[in-house]
Amino acid sequence: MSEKVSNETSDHSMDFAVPAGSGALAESHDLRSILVTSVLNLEKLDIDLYRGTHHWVPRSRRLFGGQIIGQALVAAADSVGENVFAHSLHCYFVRAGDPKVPVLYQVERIRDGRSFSVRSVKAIQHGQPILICQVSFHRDQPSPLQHQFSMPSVPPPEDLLTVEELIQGYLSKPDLAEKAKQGLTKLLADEVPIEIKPVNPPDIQYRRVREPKNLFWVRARGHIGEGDMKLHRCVAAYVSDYSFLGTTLLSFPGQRANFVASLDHAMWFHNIFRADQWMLYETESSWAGGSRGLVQGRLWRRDGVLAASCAQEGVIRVSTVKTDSKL
Ligand SMILES: CC(C)(COP(=O)(O)OP(=O)(O)OC[C@H]1O[C@@H](n2cnc3c(N)ncnc32)[C@H](O)[C@@H]1OP(=O)(O)O)[C@@H](O)C(=O)NCCC(=O)NCCSC(=O)CC(=O)O
Repeated sequence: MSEKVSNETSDHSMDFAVPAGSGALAESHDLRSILVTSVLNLEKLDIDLYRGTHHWVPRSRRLFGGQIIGQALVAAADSVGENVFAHSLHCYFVRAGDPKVPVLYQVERIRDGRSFSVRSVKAIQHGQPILICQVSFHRDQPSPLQHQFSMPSVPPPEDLLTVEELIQGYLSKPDLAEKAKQGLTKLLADEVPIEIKPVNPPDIQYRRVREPKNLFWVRARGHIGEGDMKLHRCVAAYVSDYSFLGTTLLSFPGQRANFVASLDHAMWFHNIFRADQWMLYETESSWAGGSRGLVQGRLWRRDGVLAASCAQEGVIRVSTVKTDSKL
């Protein structure tokens, strides 16, 4: 998601992005996920040509990067066989997406090999590319050669509060500044189709310097089911861009991000998973400098299986904020 915030508090500056949706979305958990009924449900216009529309648009008024990647993956996946799954994708966001018009997705079939198939997808608005994305698909080939890191040990999602519950708690504090209250109220009204439970909720009042690492449970809002396991990768592509680049800012609580936008995004899918079930998203920023930041992420199934890995570089333009804190 991109943020261009001047006078209002950005979700990046809050140390965590907020998938609130206090209204209809929050109450519709047992309904089909809007991610599959709407966001990732592309209209097929012709062979290898699709049209996607928007659901939630960030306050930056640029299209959410995760939505564009998820839709591009849906378009690419439609051109390969049933038992062929995306194992990696590499994208560049080359222009801001315009929320006023739909996005066209043009798929180019680069190669179909015996084991691997490669597709190139161009997302187009106003006749120009906004995203270029390469996706590689692999036919399942079992192998005894296997290893993975271990999932970090964290409390289960049932023991943690949702972002909405955390915000309600912050809003009930009598000493909360009016500006912060307004910012949080706006965040609560957002209709992001993702649920999040932070493992270490930020202390929005004291804004302590933290390591640029984050852990949160995440899942699509609503039901997706096991009918189409490929769709879960598209949903994960959407989810993986949310609250990802913000990891870079955790070490700089005194900085207000004026302009944050992802430049690229890469994903590697390792194992089958359901994106409508809780997954642990472990994110860390290994480097920031020169108005850019680099983040890496791992999406874990709750049984400890590594589902996917991600990486992203983004542009981050900041101005220093004066705080009242003497800490
Ligand atoms: C990264 C780019 C802006 C680079 O393009 P250019 O090289 O032409 O741009 P540029 O360096 O001149 O910067 C132009 C934009 O930066 C703003 N800008 C320039 N200097 C600034 C400053 N000091 N402080 C704040 N903003 C500044 C301008 O207003 C303008 O915004 P403006 O362009 O608004 O007028 C572009 O390629 C692009 O927009 N790519 C798409 C990025 C994107 O939408 N990613 C997906 C969403 S992000 C996401 O989903 C993840 C997330 O946010 O976590």
